[in-house]
Amino acid sequence: IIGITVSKAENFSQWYQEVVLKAELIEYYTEISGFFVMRPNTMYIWNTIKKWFQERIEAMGVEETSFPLFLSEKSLEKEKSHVEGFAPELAWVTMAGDKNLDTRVAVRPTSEAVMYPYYAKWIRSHRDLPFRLNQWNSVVRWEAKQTTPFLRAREFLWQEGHTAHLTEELAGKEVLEILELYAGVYEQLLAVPVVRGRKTEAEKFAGGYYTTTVEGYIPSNGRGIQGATSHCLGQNFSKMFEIKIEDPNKKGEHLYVWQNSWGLSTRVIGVMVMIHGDDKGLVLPPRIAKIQSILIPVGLTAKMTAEEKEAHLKRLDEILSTLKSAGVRAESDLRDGYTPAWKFNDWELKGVPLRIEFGPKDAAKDVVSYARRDTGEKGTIPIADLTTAVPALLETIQKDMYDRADAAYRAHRLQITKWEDVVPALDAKNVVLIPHCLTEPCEKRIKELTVSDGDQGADKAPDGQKAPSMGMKSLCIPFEQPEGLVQGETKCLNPECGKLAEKWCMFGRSY
Ligand SMILES: O=C1CCCN[C@@H]1CCCn1cnc2cc(F)c(Cl)cc2c1=O
Ligand SMILES: [Mg+2]
Repeated sequence: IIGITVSKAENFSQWYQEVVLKAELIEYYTEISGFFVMRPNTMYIWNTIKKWFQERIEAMGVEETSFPLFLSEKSLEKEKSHVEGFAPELAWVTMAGDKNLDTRVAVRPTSEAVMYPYYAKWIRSHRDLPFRLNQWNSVVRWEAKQTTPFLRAREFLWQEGHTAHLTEELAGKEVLEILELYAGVYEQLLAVPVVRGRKTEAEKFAGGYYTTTVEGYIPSNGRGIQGATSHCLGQNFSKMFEIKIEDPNKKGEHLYVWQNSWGLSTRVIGVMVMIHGDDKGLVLPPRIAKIQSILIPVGLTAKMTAEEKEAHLKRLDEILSTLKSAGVRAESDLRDGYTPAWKFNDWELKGVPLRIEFGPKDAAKDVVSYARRDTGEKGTIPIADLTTAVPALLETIQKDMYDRADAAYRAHRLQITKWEDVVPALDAKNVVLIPHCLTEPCEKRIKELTVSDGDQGADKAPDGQKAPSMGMKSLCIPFEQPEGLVQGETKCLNPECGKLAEKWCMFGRSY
């Protein structure tokens, strides 16, 4: 096994490709570009996220469903208004065997058009509300841009929730409940901090009413990244698909239902890799690590007799059982023919949060030696304390990983009140908070005004795009608004705009 051959700071995109490959998360599907194989190490993380999220939406009353993979041109017609922008991404099936289909069918890129004709059929009375279904599946979007594992693929796993409510308020309440669960996936499982906010009109889902989002930050290139979205669709789709009920308060009148849709995908794994990984490879937050602690025998030299070696390995096995019975996902690496050093590198590459070494010297003192993957810190733990000390140490690692990422995000989220400070801030790998008018034309202009030849060196982002000399986009209007913006007085920061600022808006170069 050779480790990572480039440094994260020098060549972020190649570093990322090597990590996802050599940590055995991904395999490139070389038959067709833009597709990737997700291996057991990935599926463990995804299934941990799925269990966590599924348990919580079930508690909210969301039920599971599974709709067909294909959608018809006819049902797509119904949402034509916003679909045209997406049309180039649609994958079509036109033949079965050597026969043409009468009408071509599209592989779902998302399932509104598949599901909502049946919502219209099933939802007739206010007693049917709230109506809440979620499906775990994969969708296909034939991306034109350069693809990259987890972050931009032509097929990805996600969940898509689709709900219907009696009022805007009830829909709005759920939008935020789900957004908070998305933040929980990031902050509690992946140790990744996110900013919660609303998308601007320019960046929201065009078919919806408003979009709320959790926005991540990638220190290596200073770019923002959309982590997951929870949309209120308003009555836009219920009017397109005739999803209506008898108005409980006005006899004979009809009421279009208020809908939400919300999605989180395997992109979350790519965000975790980019934020926590280092030059030795993957660094896994313990809560989502398939192996939380790897036990490696050391010091088994030829000097030891066979009996001594056997007795030593027996003790090691007892330590393993002790850890497992304490709920730690522990394994031992007893592979012959590999040195301890080789094994250390291998498990560091795979991101195992805690290494435990056990040699004759440790045995003599009834301790084990440990090494943390995130900080490299080493120490010893009395064998008698393992059942409390190791779980506690894993929780400390989880918290420290989050705190370090949170400090980095806070330090690079700059509040800016002078326009000339914006581009230098972006070139110094920051995202910015600026007073903004929230209008679309202004945003478009800001993107043009903030293109720079930023001296980011030759670095390329993981999606292989040019070094971040792109202009900045709005990332979200943070729910948490800083002080200092006086309604009716503070101006939009874009010098060419002249309008009044409505809110502090977070902008940045982004994925
Ligand atoms: O983001 C979510 C959460 C989960 C359910 N869906 C919404 C909106 C999805 C937007 N979107 C995103 N991508 C799309 C690509 C397409 F080819 C077509 Cl035809 C439509 C869309 C499209 O509507
Ligand atoms: Mg897209």
